[in-house]
Amino acid sequence: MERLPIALHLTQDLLPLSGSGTTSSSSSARGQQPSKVVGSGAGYGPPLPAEGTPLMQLVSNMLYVPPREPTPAEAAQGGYAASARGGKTEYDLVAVPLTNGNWQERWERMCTITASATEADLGALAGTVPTAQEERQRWEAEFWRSGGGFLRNEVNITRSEEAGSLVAFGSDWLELDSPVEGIRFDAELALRQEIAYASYLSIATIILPPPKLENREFLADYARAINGALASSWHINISIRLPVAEYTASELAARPGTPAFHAAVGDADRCETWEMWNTLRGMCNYSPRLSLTLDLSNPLPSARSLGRWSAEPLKHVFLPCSTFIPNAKAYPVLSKSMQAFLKAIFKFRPTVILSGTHRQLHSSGGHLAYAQYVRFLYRKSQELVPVEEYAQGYMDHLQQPLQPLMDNLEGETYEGFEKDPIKYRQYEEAVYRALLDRPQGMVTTIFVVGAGRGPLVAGCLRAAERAQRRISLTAVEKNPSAFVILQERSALEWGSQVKLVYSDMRSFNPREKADIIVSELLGSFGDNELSPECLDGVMRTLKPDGISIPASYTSYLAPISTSRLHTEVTNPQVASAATVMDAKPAEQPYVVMFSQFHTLSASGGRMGVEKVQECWTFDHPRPDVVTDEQGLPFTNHHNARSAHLSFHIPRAGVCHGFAGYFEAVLYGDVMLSIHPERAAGDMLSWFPIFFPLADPIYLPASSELDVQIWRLTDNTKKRVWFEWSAQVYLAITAPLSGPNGGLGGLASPTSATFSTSSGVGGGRAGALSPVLGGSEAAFASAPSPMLGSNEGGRMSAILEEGQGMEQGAAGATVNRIKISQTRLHNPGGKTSWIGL
Ligand SMILES: C[S@@+](CC[C@H](N)C(=O)[O-])C[C@H]1O[C@@H](n2cnc3c(N)ncnc32)[C@H](O)[C@@H]1O
Repeated sequence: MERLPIALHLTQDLLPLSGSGTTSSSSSARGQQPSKVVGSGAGYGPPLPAEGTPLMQLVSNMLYVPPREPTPAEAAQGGYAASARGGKTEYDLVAVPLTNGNWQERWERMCTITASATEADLGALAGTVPTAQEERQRWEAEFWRSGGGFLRNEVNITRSEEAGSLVAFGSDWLELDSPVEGIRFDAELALRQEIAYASYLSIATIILPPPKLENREFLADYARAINGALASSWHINISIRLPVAEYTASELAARPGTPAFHAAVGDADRCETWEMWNTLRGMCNYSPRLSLTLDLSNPLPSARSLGRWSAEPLKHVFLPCSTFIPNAKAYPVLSKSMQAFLKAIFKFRPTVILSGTHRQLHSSGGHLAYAQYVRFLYRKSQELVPVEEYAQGYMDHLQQPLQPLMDNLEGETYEGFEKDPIKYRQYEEAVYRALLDRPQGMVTTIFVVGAGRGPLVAGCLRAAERAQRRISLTAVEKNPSAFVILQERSALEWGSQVKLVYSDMRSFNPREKADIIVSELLGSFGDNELSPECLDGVMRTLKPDGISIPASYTSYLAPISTSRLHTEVTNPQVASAATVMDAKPAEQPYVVMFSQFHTLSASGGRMGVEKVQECWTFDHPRPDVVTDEQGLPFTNHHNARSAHLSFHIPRAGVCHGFAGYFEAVLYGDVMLSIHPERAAGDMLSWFPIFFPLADPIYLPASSELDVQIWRLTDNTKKRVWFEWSAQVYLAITAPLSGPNGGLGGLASPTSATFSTSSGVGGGRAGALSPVLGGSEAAFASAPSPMLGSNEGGRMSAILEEGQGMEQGAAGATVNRIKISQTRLHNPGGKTSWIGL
């Protein structure tokens, strides 16, 4: 089990003053004496005190316990107790502010006066003569803006030797979203200075304060500054410290429009903090170097609302000791909901930053009790079921789907399949039940097609034994290497019980036809490894009343949020200042064990739809296929499919793509399933499939997401591929008759285009065209990136004619307003296809 990183937060009052303890300090903080310097002969860099700088000593004291002399009792036992040997404490890192009050004081002196002059102020200033002090301040500020840096006593860290075990907090007073333009620009300069200094010190991550709710109109300014800061360094990671708690009603009231949105769509789980984060990371183009520090200072919101954070790039958790409650013995523990939340996010191994441990808020356990308790929770969260253990190394790892028809699989891949505890048991059960349904005394001919290294062959032999039926068994395989293993098993285990045929099943020509054809050619989406095409080619070898195991398989889809995988498929990875690696293509499906993701759909909604929806089914055998004289299909058009799905989206989120699953009926009620709501959970052979969206799409609360997916085929190129697209709608229920003739006051019920001129997040009802009234106006107040934003210039929304317009229950009409759509992904199989 990997150790969970825990950092100890040290506030300014616990830190030595910077520069104290080095050679030139005449008097240093807390009365430390100037230190002895290791200078001569130790290189030409700045001299380092023999015992390290005061900050190094402090950090070392926090992270390591020095060895001590054994007590007489320990010595008598003839050795050191473990505790006497020293070693690591509960902490792995120390989190400190990068700058101190001296810098804040100087910046405020320079900038809050000189930067705050608005045009009106300037008018008022026009006639006044600045004092000498004001002149000095302006000059000082301008000098700083021209490229000035920190003074030595303004920073807490001065040497890269100190930075190794540190997480740095950027200045928490920087207002990148200040309503005052000059302050915003000067705060951005200060941020760049902090980033440059942290980069110079080789600090890996800097944690920055969040945007403010009351300054939400300037969120875009904040986001632009962060994007610029990311671009200014090629390696530093920026983490935004966001409160996970939701805002109170009075805090929300500071933002016009939000309560109306609540009323209109009943989004009780709306999360303003997440909305801000979503705008920010979108404007930073999903930079892989931008992450989240979740601040758990306040009470947690509902579990449903918290779910959305599990799809985000969570790097740190800020956990103050005030969040802990005392248990019966006065030891610090966490509430049940906090425990559940932490256990859920521990799988991402965030660094937990504990703050205030020295404040003695709890009377038992001492200052280490908090870290010990967090470690205890982490250990409990790591008790994994076998499938989780198996999947550990694959979490959120995008893999190309296998192409067992076009490529020959490797031994390791077969070994992976063969570890599955469920699949072979289910196949054996299906064959067993099918044999029981055969008349006793008759020999049943079974072909195992695509036999691999033979596990299904062995399963058929066991099933026949159990069912007390005689079988004639043939194994067909086209992979020459796997065929060697089949020969070996035949020689060592099966003898004459099994006939081996080295052939593509589509050209296999047995003398006798089969009663049962057994195959496992299934992909994560069911048909995506071309099971339908392969089985089409071998069904001519099945007797007219013969059966196929599997009998059918069905594909399923659900919209998901997964910023981590989106980042991976859209952002080139920067390996160094000079090396940029390509991003993975966004328009192809991947096989992936999802970890940091969130399913956006829910069952219910206006149409009572499913959370995970069915796309299509393939049945075998299929008597209606037109075949040539060899019994092979003329074309592959009967294997083309399309699905039009409509999902209910209860809470706002961003869709990054679709998770695909399958279910197969092997025989009767013997099934295989990776459907997230129905799977047994311990099948290892298939991870879900991911159909990414090249551009994420925002889904407001109570919206409807229509998804189209096609399985297409082209006879000349001998390929199969998938294409996919989606549209987002708001469904509005309007009374049939109203003050403006119904439909919420729309002049014409057929179509409406409305535009907005409000700023990002402005979201004010009044900013929309006056043709809207009633409930449409309520939507106009929705603070969504699509509504109430000028991010994309003019935003238009089309009220659909006819389609989607329905009679609601109480004589109301339901209209659907389309608010966005994706492009068509992978048209013509241009990025990805499967070879026949
Ligand atoms: C997913 S593996 C399953 C292997 C084995 N039956 C198992 O369950 O472990 C599919 C196997 O089918 C074989 N295969 C795929 N297409 C085939 C074809 N057209 N003819 C013969 N074998 C095929 C592959 O080489 C591979 O060994």
